[in-house]
Amino acid sequence: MKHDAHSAQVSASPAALWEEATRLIEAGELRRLSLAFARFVDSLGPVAPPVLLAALVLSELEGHGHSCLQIADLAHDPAALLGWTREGWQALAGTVAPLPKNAKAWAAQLAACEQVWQVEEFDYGAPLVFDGERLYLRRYWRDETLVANSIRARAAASHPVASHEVRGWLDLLFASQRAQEKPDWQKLACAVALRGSVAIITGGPGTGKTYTVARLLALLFAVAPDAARQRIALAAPTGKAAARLKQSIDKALNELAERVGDKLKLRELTGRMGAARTLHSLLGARPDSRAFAHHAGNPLDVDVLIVDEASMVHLEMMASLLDALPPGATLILLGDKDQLASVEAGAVLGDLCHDAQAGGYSAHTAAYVLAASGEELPPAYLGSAGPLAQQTVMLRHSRRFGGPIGQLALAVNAGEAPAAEAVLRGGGEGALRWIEGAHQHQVVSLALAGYQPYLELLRAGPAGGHEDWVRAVLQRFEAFRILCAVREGEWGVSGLNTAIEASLQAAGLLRRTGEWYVGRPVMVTRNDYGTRVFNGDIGLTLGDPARPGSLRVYFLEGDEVRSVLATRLRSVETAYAMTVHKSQGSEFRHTVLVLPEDRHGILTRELVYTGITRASAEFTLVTPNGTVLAEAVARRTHRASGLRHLIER
Ligand SMILES: Nc1ncnc2c1ncn2[C@@H]1O[C@H](COP(=O)(O)OP(=O)(O)OP(=O)(O)O)[C@@H](O)[C@H]1O
Repeated sequence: MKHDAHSAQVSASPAALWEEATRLIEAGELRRLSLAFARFVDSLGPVAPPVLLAALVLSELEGHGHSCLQIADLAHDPAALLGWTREGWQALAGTVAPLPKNAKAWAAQLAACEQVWQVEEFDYGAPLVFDGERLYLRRYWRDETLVANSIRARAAASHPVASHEVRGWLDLLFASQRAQEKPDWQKLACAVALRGSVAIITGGPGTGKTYTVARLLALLFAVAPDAARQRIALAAPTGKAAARLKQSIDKALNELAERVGDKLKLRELTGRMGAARTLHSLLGARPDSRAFAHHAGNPLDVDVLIVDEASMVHLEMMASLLDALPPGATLILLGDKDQLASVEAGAVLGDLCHDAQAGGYSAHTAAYVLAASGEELPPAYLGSAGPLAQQTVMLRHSRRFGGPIGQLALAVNAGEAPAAEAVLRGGGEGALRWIEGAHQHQVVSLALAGYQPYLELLRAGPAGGHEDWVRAVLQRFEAFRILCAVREGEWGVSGLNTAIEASLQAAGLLRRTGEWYVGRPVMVTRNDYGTRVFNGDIGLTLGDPARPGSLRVYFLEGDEVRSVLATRLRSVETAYAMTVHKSQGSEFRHTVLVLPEDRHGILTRELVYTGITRASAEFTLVTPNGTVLAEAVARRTHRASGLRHLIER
C-alpha cells in the first residue's frame, strides 16, 4: 500500500476538471478518449486530482504521437505539446490547483499514487507507469522496454568476421563504383551490418539504401557457411513499399549477377528469395485482433530480415516485430530518419538514428571497417557513441536527387528557410514552382492538368489487351499527386477531393454516376485480409470487361495488376488528394504539396521534407501566404519518448 503524501488532495473532487475537459471536447480541443481514460483511473480508487490531470494529458499526448509524458514538460508548460494556447492549459490546470510546484514535486505525487506503478517497485498492475522522469500508459512502457532491450542485446552481439575474406568480396561487389566522395558509405555499411545482429542503414531518397542492401545480401550469401539454408525475408510497412523493395532488390541482384558471373551464384539467391511482404502479413495478422500469429513463443522462421521504409514503423509494430524475431536472426532496418514519423505513437527510427548524422564511431569500429572494407572513416565521424551507433550507417550521397528538388530538400532538412525559398523562387529550370497567396481553385486547376493524361487514356479505352491498358492508366495516374498536410477544410484532403471531383466532372473529364464511377481513384483505409487490400493501397475504378456494367478497383503491385470488385471494398476514400503521411514510400513524377495556414502547429520540417522528396521530376508548393513555409521549416517534430534513454541505460 502506498501512502499518499497529499491525502487532502485525494479527497478533493475532480468535478471541475471533468467539467473543463468536457468543454474542451466540445470545442474540439480534446479527445473524448482522454477524458474517459482519466475517469477510468479515477474509478479505480482515490487519486489526487493533479494525477488525474496528468493521466488526461498523457492520453491526449498519445493521440499526438508521444509515447510518454516527460514530467519536466508537465511541470514546465505542456501547452505547446498539446497544441493549445497557454490560457487554455491554465484554465484546465487551474481546476486542480494547487499543482505540484516543480518536476520533483510532481514526481513525489505520482510516486505516491496507487494507480501509478513506479518502475522497479512491486508491480501490482497499475494502469500508469512512472520511471522517475516519464509517465507512461502501461502498453507503451511495455513496448518501449521490449524494443530497447531487444535492440540493445542485438547491438551488443557481434558475429565473428573473417575481415580479409569480406574485404575480397566487398571489393568485387563494389568493383564498378565510380570515383566518388570518400569514404564509400555503402561499402562500409555492408561491413558494419555483417558483424552484428542489427544494422540500420539510413539516408535520403536515392542514396542507395536498396542498392546497398542488395550487395549486403550478396555478401551474406558469399560468406555464409551454409548459404543454401539461409532464410531471408523482405518486408515493409505497406504493400506498395514491399513491392518496390522486392523490385529494386531483384533488379540490383540481377545486374550484380551479370557482373560477377560464376564467382558467386547469385541467381540461386534471387531464386530462393520470396516476395516482400507487409509487416502485418509477415507477422501473421489476424482479423479483429491486435495479436499476431508470430511472437516470442512462435518466432519467425528467418535468419535475415530486411525492413524497408522503417520510418513508418510505429512503436507497437516495432515491438511486435522484435518480439517475433529469433534472437540469432539479423535485422536490417532501411529508411530515411528525417521523414515524418508514423501516425501512431513513437518515432522509432528517429530515436534509433540519434547519432547517425554525427557518426560517433569508436576506434574499434574504425579499425574493423578499414580491415573489412578498405574504407577509412574520416576523423570527423569518430567518437564514442553507444553500441547501436556503431551498427548504424548514414548514406550521404544521393544518386538521383542532386538537382533542384534535391537542393530544396536539403535546405528544408537543414532548417534553412531562406535558402529553401531562394531555391523555390529560382524555379529549378522548370522543376520547381511556388504558388503563394493561393486560392483553392489554383490547386484544382493543377489537379485538372495533372490528372488529364490518365483520364484521356481511360476515355480512349484499350487499344490492345485490357491488362496492358489498365497498367498504363494506373501508371499515368501514379505520375501526379496532390499531397495535403491536413484532412479537413478547403486545404485538406476531403475539401480538395470534393472540389477536384466536381471540377473534373464539369470539365467533362469524368462522368460521376454515383459513389463508384469509372476513373475514381481510391485509397484503402483499413487492412482487409479477405480481399487482400491493405491500408494505404491506391487503386483506380474501371469497368470489368468480363461483366459489363460492373466496376472493379485495379491495383498495381510492381508490374502486376490485380483487381477487386468495387462493392467489396468497404473502407476506402477518394484519392485525388491524400495526406503526406499516407504518401510515404511512394514517388510521383509531379508532386503538389498544399500547406494550409497553420493554426495548430501541425506543419513541421519533417512534413515538408517528406512532401518534397515524393517528387521525382517536378515539385509545386501551394501556400495561402508567404510565411507558412518558413514557419513549418522552423518547427521540428518533437515526440516524447524514453527509447534512447532505455537503450543507453
Ligand atoms: N554506388 C552506386 N553506383 C551506381 N548506381 C547507384 C549506386 N547507388 C545507388 N545507385 C543507383 O541510384 C538509384 C537509387 O538507389 P536506391 O533505389 O538504392 O536508393 P534508395 O536510397 O533505396 O532510394 P529510396 O529512398 O527512394 O528508396 C538506383 O537507380 C541505383 O541503382
